Amino acid sequence: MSAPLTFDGKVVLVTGAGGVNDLGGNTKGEGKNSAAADKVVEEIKAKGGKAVANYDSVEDGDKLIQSALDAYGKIDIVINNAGILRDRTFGRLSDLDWDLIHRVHLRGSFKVTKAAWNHMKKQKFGRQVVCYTLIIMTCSAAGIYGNFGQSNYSAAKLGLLGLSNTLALEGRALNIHCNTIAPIARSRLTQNILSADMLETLKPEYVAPLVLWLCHEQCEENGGLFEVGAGWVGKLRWERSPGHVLLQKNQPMSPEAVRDQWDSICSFQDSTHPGSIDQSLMNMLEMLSKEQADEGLVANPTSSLGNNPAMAVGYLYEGHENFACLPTFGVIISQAAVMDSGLTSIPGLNIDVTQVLHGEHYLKCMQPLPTSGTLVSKASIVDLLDKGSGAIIVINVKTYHGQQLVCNNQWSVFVVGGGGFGGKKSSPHTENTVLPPSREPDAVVVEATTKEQAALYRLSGDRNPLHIDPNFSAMGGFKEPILHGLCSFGFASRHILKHYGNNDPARFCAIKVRFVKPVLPGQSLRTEMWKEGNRVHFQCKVKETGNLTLSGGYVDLYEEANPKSLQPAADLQSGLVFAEIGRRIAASGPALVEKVKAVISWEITQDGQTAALWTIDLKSGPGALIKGPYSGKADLTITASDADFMALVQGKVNPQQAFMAGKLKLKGNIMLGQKLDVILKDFAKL
Ligand SMILES: CCCCCCC[C@@H](O)CC(=O)SCCNC(=O)CCNC(=O)[C@H](O)C(C)(C)COP(=O)(O)OP(=O)(O)OC[C@H]1O[C@@H](n2cnc3c(N)ncnc32)[C@H](O)[C@@H]1OP(=O)(O)O
Repeated sequence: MSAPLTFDGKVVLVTGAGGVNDLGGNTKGEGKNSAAADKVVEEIKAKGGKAVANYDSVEDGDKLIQSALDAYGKIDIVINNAGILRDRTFGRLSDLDWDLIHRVHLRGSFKVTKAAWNHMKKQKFGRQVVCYTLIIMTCSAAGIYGNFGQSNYSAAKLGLLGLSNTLALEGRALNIHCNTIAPIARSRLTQNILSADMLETLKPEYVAPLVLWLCHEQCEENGGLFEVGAGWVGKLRWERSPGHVLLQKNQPMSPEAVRDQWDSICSFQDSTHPGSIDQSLMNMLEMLSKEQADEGLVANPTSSLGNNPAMAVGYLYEGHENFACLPTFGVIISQAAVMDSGLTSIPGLNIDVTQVLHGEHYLKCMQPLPTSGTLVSKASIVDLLDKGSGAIIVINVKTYHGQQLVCNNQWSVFVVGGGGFGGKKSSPHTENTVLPPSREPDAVVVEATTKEQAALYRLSGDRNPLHIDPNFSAMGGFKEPILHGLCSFGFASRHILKHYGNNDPARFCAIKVRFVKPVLPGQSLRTEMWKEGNRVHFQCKVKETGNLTLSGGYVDLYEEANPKSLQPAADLQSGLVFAEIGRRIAASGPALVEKVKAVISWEITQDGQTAALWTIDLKSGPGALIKGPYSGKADLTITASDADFMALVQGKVNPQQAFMAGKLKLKGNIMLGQKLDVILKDFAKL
């Protein structure tokens, strides 16, 4: 049998239920009697434990906690259990019935927990010994499912679950866990309600073991909800149907649409179990983006790269013909996968997210990052290193655009204080930093960051609170929020690309860097560069302090622009081809123009595969806005205003000039293939 769980030295406050804190009133909260609490204290002492009774109301939470502090100097565990009943059907429920229940259950738990919270926080900061501090909320099946005659009680109990869920999130980084149980147990509350037979099986002794486990320092559970009683324990979670996207293009959402899709909305086939607001939102966005992709709009809000001004190389305007992504944005694309990789649940490694820093990064781009589209990233944890002062988790992420591998990332996540577990110090799987040549740098660029820089990078998708929230960064030991690693790293790459790569993202092959010291918003970065063949070694210093902030860095450049890159010539060519289609349609006379008021598909092939599949939607009238691309395999965009498109179709505008003037935009990887002719012939037959 495994070792018994012990709670040596732990100070626990149990409210209510004839526990160590109990007013001793009746089930309606009337009267006051010290006997209930005293009896439990005697029982504990008789078994060799230590306990003191407290008779204050839970609404005086600070007094309760103070008595624990006076007696034992600390508080480790709070079990919010106090409760009363004032059952009435809703029509007969008085304000007093409502208020009393809420005051004892919800406000009481709030007051007690609030009084304990800062002590628990301090304990975490004050000691290096990991001391689990836990709060247990006692909810009720009535709160979860509702119960006849208990509207006041159900509302308060479910309120406790909401309180507990949020405390679980806020407490996670502080090592404060918060779980909720919905027990069915024999107690002073239930003895008048349940039959004698039922009561026989519902002993508090069958609930307490779950509470003990949830309170134990080995238990990692946080934010859980459990039903327990009669020797049975089960966990509850939310289940959500995939739902139905009702909003259709150009149509208002209507109640009739809700009625018509009711079965689909309520069907739990392929349901999900969102465990957090983020997951809930992600599932919903996934549904929406699937729907949009079906409609021909390629978008995925999580990896939509459209308007990220901070990422543009030299051009901040997404309408510019050379608008492109800074290659280092590839880091952000992979970040969500890193968060999902399970790194916070590596067995034996207790990760405090306030102590997580970007240690090193390697990024290789196989092709320039698309400026819009849906990208899929897959992460795997490849190694765990013990660096003494910290642990390093090495995570590889591959990012795909359709079938094509767009970039590889290797994250070295440095967990401050996570080392010393006797692990290995280095890994054969990591890309290593390289020291620069020992001569003076060949080139130096200095550029100031702004005070708002972190907010700007946050808008670019890196949403770590460490960079924006003073409370969070204080927990990490920083006087103020520090800049994203992506920021210093992004500045340096921009300097290198500008100086040695003609500002062309297609020249960017790979980058490796170590983050050695944080940078603060407003500080200036000095990038020192050494060119050796196609490799540019670099390091970065903070100008104001002279501190090295990025070390051992290098950027590898492609000799020529990456052959798979976007070529302005190809864009132009595709513009001409596109206009040619329009010209031929127009030349064929009004009958054809009329007929193609449906949807025209235009496919471009490359290496025998579909490189692009455009949809020109003329359904809503001549010259309707063209949407594109519609293909999982290529990222191509065509846009033109109604007027510009019609002008092109009618041959009134020189397509080359329209293209150069930005009135017609096409981007993509184009090689003209057989398919084009075939489709044009098909048109001719119409
Ligand atoms: C869950 C979420 C996942 C998401 C992750 C990231 C999300 C991002 O938003 C986070 C960020 O952007 S954070 C901002 C950028 N990063 C930084 O500012 C970190 C700066 N670096 C430091 O402070 C220290 O190097 C520090 C503190 C990292 C190390 O300093 P020390 O503890 O003093 O270490 P030191 O004594 O110098 O060396 C000990 C061993 O560790 C190796 N090492 C040091 N710095 C390293 C680093 N940055 N990366 C990798 N290894 C590093 C040393 O080489 C030494 O190992 P060895 O003995 O084997 O040589």
